[in-house]
Amino acid sequence: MAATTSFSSSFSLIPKPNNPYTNKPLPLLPKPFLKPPHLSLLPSSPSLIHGVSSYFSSPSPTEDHSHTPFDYNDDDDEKPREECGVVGIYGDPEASRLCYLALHALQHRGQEGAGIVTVSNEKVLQTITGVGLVSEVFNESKLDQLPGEFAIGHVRYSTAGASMLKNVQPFVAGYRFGSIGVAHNGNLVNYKTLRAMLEENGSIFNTSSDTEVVLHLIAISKARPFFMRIIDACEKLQGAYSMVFVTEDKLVAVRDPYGFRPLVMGRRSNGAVVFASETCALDLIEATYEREVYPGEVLVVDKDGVKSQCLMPKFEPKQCIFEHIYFSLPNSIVFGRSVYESRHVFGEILATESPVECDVVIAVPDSGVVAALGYAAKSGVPFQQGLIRSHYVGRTFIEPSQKIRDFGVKLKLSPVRGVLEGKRVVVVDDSIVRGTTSSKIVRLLREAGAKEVHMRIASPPIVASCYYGVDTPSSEELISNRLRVEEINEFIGSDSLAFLSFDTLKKHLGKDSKSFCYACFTGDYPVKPTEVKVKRGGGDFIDDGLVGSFENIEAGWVR
Ligand SMILES: O=P(O)(O)OC[C@H]1O[C@H](OP(=O)(O)OP(=O)(O)O)[C@H](O)[C@@H]1O
Ligand SMILES: NC(=O)CC[C@H](N)C(=O)O
Ligand code: SF4
Ligand SMILES: [Mg+2]
Repeated sequence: MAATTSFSSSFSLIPKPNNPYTNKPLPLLPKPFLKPPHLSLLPSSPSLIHGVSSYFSSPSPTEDHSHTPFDYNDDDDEKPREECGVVGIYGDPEASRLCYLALHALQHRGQEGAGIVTVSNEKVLQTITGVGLVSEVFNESKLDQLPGEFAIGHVRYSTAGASMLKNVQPFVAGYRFGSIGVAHNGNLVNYKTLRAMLEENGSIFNTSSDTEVVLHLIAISKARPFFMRIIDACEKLQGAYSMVFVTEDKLVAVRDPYGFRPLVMGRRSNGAVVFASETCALDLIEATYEREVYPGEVLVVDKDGVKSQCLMPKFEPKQCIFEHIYFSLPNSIVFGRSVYESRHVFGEILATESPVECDVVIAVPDSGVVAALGYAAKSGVPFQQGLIRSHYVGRTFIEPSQKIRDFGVKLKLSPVRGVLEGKRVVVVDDSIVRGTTSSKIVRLLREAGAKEVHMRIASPPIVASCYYGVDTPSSEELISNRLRVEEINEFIGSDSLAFLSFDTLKKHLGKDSKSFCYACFTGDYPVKPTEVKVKRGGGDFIDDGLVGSFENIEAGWVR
């Protein structure tokens, strides 16, 4: 594979105002009043509520928790998963509806469950959560039950804790000074240790999600004022967290010091402040993108405006490169960069590094499309739609077993014979995980008459599992961890196969390359995962069995 010496750099950097790495530092908090936490001095556990509920600070949950004994279960369910999306809105009378729309824009980040928490004018936190898509969980009348000028929302793709209603976020809890709601994108690598410590001291958990430990840590913190409790809690967390919190009078956004997962801030023309995982959510609700929430930053929004604080004095950004390769939508600006432009350049690099004689360039839609356009533009070979995607079938990632995933590829992608017959085809996809999709696609393309099939993958080989909010399969299941490129080529049945080279990817990122995480390509983890990765966490006692319609949830969870 020839080293790339030239590829057009249409790539642009979006200016980052007040960049904390290069610009003036965010104010550091004085900490004289911050007492160390004493896990032994636990107040009663905060209590979580799901379904449709109003939350006042005093009551405890009434659900029947007669369940099998708590048990940590390290059993991998072999289901690779993705991400989550979060949104927070302050200062708009339509807060819940805007949240709902923003969650639609973020639906690609998680399809297992969705929820919104609003704060009513009477300072009551009200929440609706449900299993399924945003459109399945919410309707007009449900949104009517969520009045108020500030709100947070979440779409879930589980990384810790099973896919079930009790783990659907946002979580709402009461502690002795009030109520708090949280929505989290990321994964805490030390949550089992934290949970064990908290349980040792009497905490009772309502979910099996890693996110719940954050609420318990806030409840036991002795820090003042309130946002210092959040900082105090975050200092104990290891791993990835882009979170939004809501209290009776505040919206808070936090990003971990590595900034693994994205989080941006925008503003609507009426002054409402909006936080979201991706800018595509800002665009939909007509909020103007202002900047990222910086790695290690805490932003507190209340009637006095927006205050920025620093979680930790040292920033070591390690932002997920996979957001640019696959997860985020191409119309989003993520980590200050256009996702579309990243993918286009990755395709251009592939065409330069791994050219091949061909008649047509096609994409594996949707996530491979922009890289394929880049490949076609650079190689001068026409791009055509050789595979048509059905938009009525979910992502292959969310299907429950290898057998169904295989079938899903056929359900989702149909070849266009007229484009492929007798042609030498380059097919561009964003990544190979297990190799299931690629082998099916090669077969489909040959069956549709393609003379040659050359796979080009717009990312380096994935050799290690992610611990920071993307539930990729275990390393043993990753085909690039087991086979060399030539062997994978043979396995998937293509005429040639090439991946984006890791060195060129880094070279392309230039001076920013240090601030990205590449652990799934290198196994070099910025935060060492010390705990065994669990897909079913402690406390997965009873599956509530509620899937799909909101009506089910209402029946089961209205209080
Ligand atoms: O090697 P595999 O284990 O088959 O996984 C790799 C595939 O998974 C992703 O697509 P997916 O079909 O999940 O979703 P998408 O339609 O959003 O691209 C990715 O874009 C690859 O196409
Ligand atoms: N993908 C995510 O960001 C998941 C958030 C959280 N760890 C959960 O499992 O609910
Ligand atoms: S390990 Fe990979 S997917 Fe996970 S945060 Fe790092 S780059 Fe992203
Ligand atoms: Mg795909």
